[in-house]
Amino acid sequence: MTTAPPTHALPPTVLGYPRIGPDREIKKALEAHWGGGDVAALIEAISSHRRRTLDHLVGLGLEEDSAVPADGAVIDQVLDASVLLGLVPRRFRDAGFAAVAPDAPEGLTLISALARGTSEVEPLELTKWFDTNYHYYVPEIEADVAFAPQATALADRFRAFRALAEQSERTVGAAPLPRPTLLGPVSFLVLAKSVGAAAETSQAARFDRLEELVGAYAALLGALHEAGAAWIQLEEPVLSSDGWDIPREQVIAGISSAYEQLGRLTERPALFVPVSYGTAGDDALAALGGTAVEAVGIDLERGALPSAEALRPLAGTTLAAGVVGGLNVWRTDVSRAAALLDTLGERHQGPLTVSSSTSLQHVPHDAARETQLDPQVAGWLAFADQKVGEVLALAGHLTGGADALEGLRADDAARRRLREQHPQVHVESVRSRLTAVEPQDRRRAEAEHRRAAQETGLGLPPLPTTTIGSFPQTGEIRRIRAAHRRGSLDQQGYEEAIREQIADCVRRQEDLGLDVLVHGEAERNDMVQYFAENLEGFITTAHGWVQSYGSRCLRPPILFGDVHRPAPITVDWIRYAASLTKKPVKGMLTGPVTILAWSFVRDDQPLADTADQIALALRDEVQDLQAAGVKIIQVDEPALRELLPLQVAERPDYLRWSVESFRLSTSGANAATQLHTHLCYSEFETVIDAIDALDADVTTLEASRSGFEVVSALSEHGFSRGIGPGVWDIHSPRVPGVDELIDRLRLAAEVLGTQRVWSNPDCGLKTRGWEETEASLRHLVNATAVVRAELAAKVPASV
Ligand SMILES: Nc1nc2c(c(=O)[nH]1)N[C@@H](CNc1ccc(C(=O)N[C@@H](CCC(=O)N[C@@H](CCC(=O)N[C@@H](CCC(=O)O)C(=O)O)C(=O)O)C(=O)O)cc1)CN2
Ligand code: MET
Ligand SMILES: [Zn+2]
Repeated sequence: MTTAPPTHALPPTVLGYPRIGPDREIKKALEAHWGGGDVAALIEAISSHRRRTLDHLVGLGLEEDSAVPADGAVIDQVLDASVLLGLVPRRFRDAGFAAVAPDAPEGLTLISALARGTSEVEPLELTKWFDTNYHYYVPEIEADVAFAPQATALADRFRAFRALAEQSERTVGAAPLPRPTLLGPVSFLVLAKSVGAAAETSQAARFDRLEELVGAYAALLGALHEAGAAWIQLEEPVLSSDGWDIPREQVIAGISSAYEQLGRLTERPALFVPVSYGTAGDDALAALGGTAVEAVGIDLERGALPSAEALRPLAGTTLAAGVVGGLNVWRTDVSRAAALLDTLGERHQGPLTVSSSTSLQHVPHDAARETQLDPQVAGWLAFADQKVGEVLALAGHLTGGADALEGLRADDAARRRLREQHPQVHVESVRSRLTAVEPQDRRRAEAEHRRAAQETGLGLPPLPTTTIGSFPQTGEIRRIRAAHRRGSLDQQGYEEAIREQIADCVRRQEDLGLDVLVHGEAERNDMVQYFAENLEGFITTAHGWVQSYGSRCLRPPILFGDVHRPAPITVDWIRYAASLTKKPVKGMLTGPVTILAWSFVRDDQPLADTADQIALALRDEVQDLQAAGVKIIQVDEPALRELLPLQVAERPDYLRWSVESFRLSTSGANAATQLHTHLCYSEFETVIDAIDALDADVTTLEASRSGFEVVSALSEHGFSRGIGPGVWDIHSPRVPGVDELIDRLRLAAEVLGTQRVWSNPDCGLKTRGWEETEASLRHLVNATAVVRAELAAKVPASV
């Protein structure tokens, strides 16, 4: 086997760094550009963000050549790979777009169009990235669209990074070489989808394009070599899971052939292939070991430690041990990590280095900025910057022998003891309440009995119209919240201002003629952060922004202790909304699984127990709402599908505890209280049994983006509960026509039964403006009236 020998070893490193900027500079620059600002300002922001990142990471100690990852993606690493590979879908080509350099002005125009669509062209689909709250843009593989690798552009990008590194104040003498990062060819294809005629024959046929794609990667590697890159990181995260539509054996064979081909190139950088988001699998290690790949990375946060036998094929290859977790915000247990490194040192016959388990894009920048936190809890945290320090400290353990970590170990152990003893980490009343939970606490009355009780109590028309909860989060609402946060609006002034917003929202819904109203969620910055702020056991951050998709960011709460509810949270707002109308107003809560999924969660007890603690807090809220006279309560679980384990074998256990936890939160409701749930962002087909097992009276789901397929899937399943398949996609500003809504409602009523179907959009309206919201809802109400009249004409009135 001919190998291009690496010019130097792979130093300790992190796989990636947050790309949105410590003060969301890139988010703001993107939104300014999308709002009509000059592209030059965006290019300047990107460049200064890159300079700052290089400088900062070198300053944190990543001083060696190839230690700093150079992630060139402005919005998303998958979209970046698409553009570098010149993969521009047919519909964009027809609209005048062509393959261009991603970092040039035309490249940023192309990236924006692919991510956001244009007036003529629909954007790329957004999908969840593994089991995180990050979303990537799905590449589209079409039979008649070839790859057009932007090799010069990638080389230019590398040179630009290098030049920025050389300008750094931190570097004395030669600046360290950055290490370009790119999604690998096998993962690129697995995460992509076929569209057009090819998709109708077989989705899996896209994998036939691997050899051609590897040719495109070869061109990129050649150009990087010429530009002087010593290493390239080619990520293959799909190797950690088996739930893909491409069979595992085929994926593994693809790895062998792709990296054999790339390894054979003589003019190339050394290849570093990390496998994140779980165990790489012995088959994957063997396949990579059979090629000339110079370094392989394994995830020891989520993944298991490989055996000596599994490591044998990697003899001579550098192993990057991902002992510093990229998916959590806790300080690394250095004793445990050092022990893992020791074991690997015994088992692996080759160089060993240290890395993060994943890119650090999923955690905030810097825990030191959180100065408002309980100092003890703050001392348990490690965000991206702290994790870089941990990687370097653990690398010191490899080179410096047994005492290198001594001081750190003692400090770490002391913090861990304090954590175990912290009064909010173990709250006896929460624990004993959970121990006392009986199976019947997770059961409601028979569904048929409930249906009858609710019919009498609510008296709703067929195809009741409703919305999913949130209404437009206007600039005014955000200003009210910001003023309250800053203290320039006192509590009373704040409550009055939010009440006005609620009153306005209720009035508009009455004018539209909707049947079941909501309060509009004006008091919520986010459906998870809001509850975290009102429950014990969580902290929330001031600067802990993490990218969710595109320019959109979130500040995930940190669940560190036993969860309980010090006081009712939503009851006063809902009671106020209900006082303004004779129509029923839905209570609106976020479910336990979603609060868990969209927070950083403690790692010292099973997730199922943490979920149940949240469920008990929500159970109290459900019962308080009910006592306040609220007859319909919605408990959202949009993330139920997201936490579904990537390994098929682990799914049944997850589905059992997640469903049970939801039921613990809802089963305090009486038969006459109608319980709704809402799910979105999902392929539901794999979890229909679980949705049924939630035992909600009514389920609203996202259906319009998947072409309403879920409606037939539900019907085949024999789903017999209330169901609101969302009839329009709220993720786009487009106002749906009355006719298309009529078609969808007719179809739903026909396939699922008139008695069961609800009429609603497919998610909350918080990202929309009022104008399009009112126009769309007016169409919904009109379309519903038409279909109701048709149904009434068909069915003779019963006597
Ligand atoms: N937790 C969660 N996960 C989820 C979703 C979700 O809704 N919640 N939906 C999916 C993802 N979709 C998303 C949809 C929208 C946004 C979004 O709009 N995010 C906002 C921020 C939301 C927020 O927390 N807003 C706060 C803070 C706003 C802010 O930026 N404040 C300024 C200061 C403003 C001032 O003082 O004037 C600041 O902090 O710098 C508020 O409104 O109160 C954004 O990026 O712009 C994010 C994800 C899946 N995962
Ligand atoms: C991401 S699901 C959103 C549900 C929430 N009730 C809303 O309407 O915004
Ligand atoms: Zn939703």
